[in-house]
Amino acid sequence: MKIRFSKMHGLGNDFMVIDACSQTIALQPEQIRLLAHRQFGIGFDQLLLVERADAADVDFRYRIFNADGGEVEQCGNGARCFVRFVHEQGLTQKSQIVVQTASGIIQPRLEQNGLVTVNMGAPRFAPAEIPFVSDTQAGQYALTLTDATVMISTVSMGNPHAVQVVDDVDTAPVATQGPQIEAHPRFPQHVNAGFMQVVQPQHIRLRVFERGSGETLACGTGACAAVVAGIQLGQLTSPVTVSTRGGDLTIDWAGPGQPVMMTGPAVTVFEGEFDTALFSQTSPVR
Ligand SMILES: N[C@@H](CCC[C@H](N)C(=O)O)C(=O)O
Repeated sequence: MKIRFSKMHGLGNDFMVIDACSQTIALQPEQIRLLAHRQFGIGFDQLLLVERADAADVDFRYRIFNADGGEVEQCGNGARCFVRFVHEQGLTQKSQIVVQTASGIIQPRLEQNGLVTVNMGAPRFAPAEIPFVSDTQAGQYALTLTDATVMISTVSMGNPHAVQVVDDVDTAPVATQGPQIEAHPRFPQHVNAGFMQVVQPQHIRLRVFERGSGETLACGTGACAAVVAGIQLGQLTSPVTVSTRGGDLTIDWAGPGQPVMMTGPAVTVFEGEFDTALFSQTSPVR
């Protein structure tokens, strides 16, 4: 059976996007890992499935799978690609859509200038909502790693984030600390590990070691979480330009209880199809 897909990216955080409204598809984690593989498959950071919603006031359901095959709650760069995809595939004419994710409703809007703005919902901080093991709620927590203790802010943007402030993202220990933070026992569902350099109150540089995908060129929810953490620490003022290795995002947040607004690009690279016969071949991908 042939499955049609689009290959897309938001600031280099790349996606395989599948219309599951008109195609029947059920992928196992090992099949997603094969498709995500950059040599044996198509290659992507996340797989996005576009499904019809059950509720009348919701346009679509949005499912997100990391490259390791695990399903997750939220993806900011993917949300921007989502709205462009449903337009390009003729699935809707609406410029603003209401989308159900595993962690609630988000509302992406295609702007006249081609950028996409997404209402990502309000951030949450209670340890149980991250989830993060702590008896008390605080602005920052000391997290013990094998060779260092780092100060992190924890933020849920629907998915979990641990953000630390660093002097210079270029020399930050993303490759060594990222995997340790991601799988730290105090994060029972693992976490996305952000490394934020404050350039000015309205400009940060950011790298994120993503849960289930490794370091990506950009992370939309990571950018939201970093700006929220920086504002809570009194180091940032909204709106904030977030410079990632893949380009810039604008993040706007008016404070606790308010939604985070994210604006940035979404790009289609190519459309293609793969044959599910690929899955019957013996694969070296684990
Ligand atoms: N790249 C995404 C986040 C994707 C999910 C994340 N890796 C997780 O496991 O929560 C973004 O742009 O937000």
